[in-house]
Amino acid sequence: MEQNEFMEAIMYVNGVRRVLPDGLAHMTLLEYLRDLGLTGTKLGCGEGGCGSCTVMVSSYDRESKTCVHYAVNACLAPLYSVEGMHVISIEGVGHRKLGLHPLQESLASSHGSQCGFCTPGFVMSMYALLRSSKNSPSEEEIEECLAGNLCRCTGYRPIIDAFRVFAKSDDALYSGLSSLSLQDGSNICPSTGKPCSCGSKTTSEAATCNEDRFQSISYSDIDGAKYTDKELIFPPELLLRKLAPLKLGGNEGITWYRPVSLQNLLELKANFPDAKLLVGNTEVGIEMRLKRLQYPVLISAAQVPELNALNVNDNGIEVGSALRLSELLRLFRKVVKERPAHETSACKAFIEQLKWFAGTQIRNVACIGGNICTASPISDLNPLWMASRAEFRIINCNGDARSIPAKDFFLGYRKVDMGSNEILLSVFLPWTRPLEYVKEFKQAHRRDDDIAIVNGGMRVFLEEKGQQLFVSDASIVYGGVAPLSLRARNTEELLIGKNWNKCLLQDALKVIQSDVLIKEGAPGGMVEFRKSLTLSFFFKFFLWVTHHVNNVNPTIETFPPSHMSAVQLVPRFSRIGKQDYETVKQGTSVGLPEVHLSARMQVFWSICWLAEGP
Ligand SMILES: NC(=O)C1=CN([C@@H]2O[C@H](COP(=O)(O)OP(=O)(O)OC[C@H]3O[C@@H](n4cnc5c(N)ncnc54)[C@H](O)[C@@H]3O)[C@@H](O)[C@H]2O)C=CC1
Ligand SMILES: O=c1[nH]c(=O)c2nc[nH]c2[nH]1
Repeated sequence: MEQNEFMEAIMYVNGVRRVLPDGLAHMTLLEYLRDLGLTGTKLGCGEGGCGSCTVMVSSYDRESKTCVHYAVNACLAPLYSVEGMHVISIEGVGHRKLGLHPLQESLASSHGSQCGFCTPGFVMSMYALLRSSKNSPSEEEIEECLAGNLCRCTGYRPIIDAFRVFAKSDDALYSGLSSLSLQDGSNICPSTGKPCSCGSKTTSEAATCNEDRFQSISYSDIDGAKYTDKELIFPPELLLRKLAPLKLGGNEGITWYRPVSLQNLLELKANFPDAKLLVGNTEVGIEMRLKRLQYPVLISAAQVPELNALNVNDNGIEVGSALRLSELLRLFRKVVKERPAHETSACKAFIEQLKWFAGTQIRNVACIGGNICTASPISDLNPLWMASRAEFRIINCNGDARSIPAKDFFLGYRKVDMGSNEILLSVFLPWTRPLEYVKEFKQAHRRDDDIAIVNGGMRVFLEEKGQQLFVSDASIVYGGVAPLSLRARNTEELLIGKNWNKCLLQDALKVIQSDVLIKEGAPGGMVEFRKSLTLSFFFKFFLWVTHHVNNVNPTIETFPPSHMSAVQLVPRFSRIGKQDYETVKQGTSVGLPEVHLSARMQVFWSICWLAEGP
């Protein structure tokens, strides 16, 4: 790249054009905003886990020719990663003098803030959801968009109540029945966990088998249905601007490169073999800031079109390695609707796993390749890539490409089969075949935004011989049990060629115990618990497959209905709560649910905590 190809770096912050000077490659977006005096965006955990630094980024998607809006964690976003984009922080959403945004008004009047530290982050996550939704979001989408925001004093109930007024009213979430419906027509009651015959499809019908559900209440007078956005527009200059490569410096000799084609990227990689490639920076950012690792040359591959390519064909899906996890989720949801059901068993497993992967802000920036190449032993996705026969396509600096099965890619603790002159180009996921089933597993301390204690991906391909089903191929992979995502090879071997029946289940459970060894004192602790999870995951898998094949082959031996709660998906239950109390007016506001005086400031104002610094 010639020096004169580099152009002036700019961004917009709350509608104001800002030139990004050279020399800030070490800086995060959060630091930059706070230096501008926009201190409503908070530094909480600094590792993308709490959401108090949430801002909305708007960028122009040249492929679809649309503006896209999404929430990000400013604490991990390198400043230069938002070059050419519009960043809206809490100060750009509403204003005390000009008026609060309906979201802010609703949050304040619903008692949705107490100390106010996390409040701007909650508003921004919800704001990004509203701006990116064509219609009113569902209640499930609201819950999902807030999964990456932690509140430690107010409590989630009033926050959700405040935002629920913006949801469309008949949300399938509360019944969750699309996912809870078993294929034989019976249902697992979302309340009791036992089979029931209510067959309800809507929220109100679900309430008939779940007496404990309450009508949602909100203290605010906001009618979210009337919300129409009259917000800061996407700056026209950014629509017209050409995407160009960047080279910018920073403290301690850091250089930031932004190539905009695969060829640029491979040239840079050839010139700087030790350069650190990054996309979402959700791993590299933590390494540099919290672990103090130094990477003098950073190459941001986020905007390389070849690494963002999508190709859906008759064999499967090929996705570029820089594709964001939220995009991957959208793609899987789309193909599940469009393709024959038997082809998308793996896609459905990924959808379920991604639903519980980190928070929305992380999924909006973290990419497929970042998760694969980090090769974390608790990666939620790598066991699934391995189990579902995915292939990784690697390319070297000369442009020579090779493919490797995902199951052979991981070599050890954060070690993969890729040289320093290579990068991950794309991932190919084949469609599943009739009688081929893939399932995901994850157990964590909390469901939302948490790393797994143990996770897994399992696949079985069955073959009908007369009345019986035999295992033609199988993959059993666990995460969180070894320094790398681990194939239970002996269990796989045991399964292949065998008749799929309850004896096989018992035999496999025995082999897993010697196949997956977690020694006393192994990192992560909880050895007995983790061992039992490996068995219970397989047990669930066996039940789940049996339940599915029973629809195809009713002669197959089944399990009693009491076991069937183990095969249902875990829906995202809403935080519905109700508080009953008698208000006794005592001549003053004592006893009345008054909105506290700081509330309207906390929802927009750049309050600065003494402990925060500037
Ligand atoms: N901070 C958090 O709360 C969470 C972080 N994560 C992490 O986020 C990561 C997801 O991706 P990003 O943020 O985009 O990662 P990143 O930009 O931080 O890069 C992570 C690693 O992947 C490598 N890499 C990325 N793309 C590559 C490619 N195409 N070829 C070769 N190497 C490549 C990078 O060099 C780096 O070593 C996962 O690794 C996961 O561990 C996941 C969930 C939560
Ligand atoms: O695959 C992953 N899933 C997670 O939830 C996570 N958190 C940190 N790193 C992670 N990797």
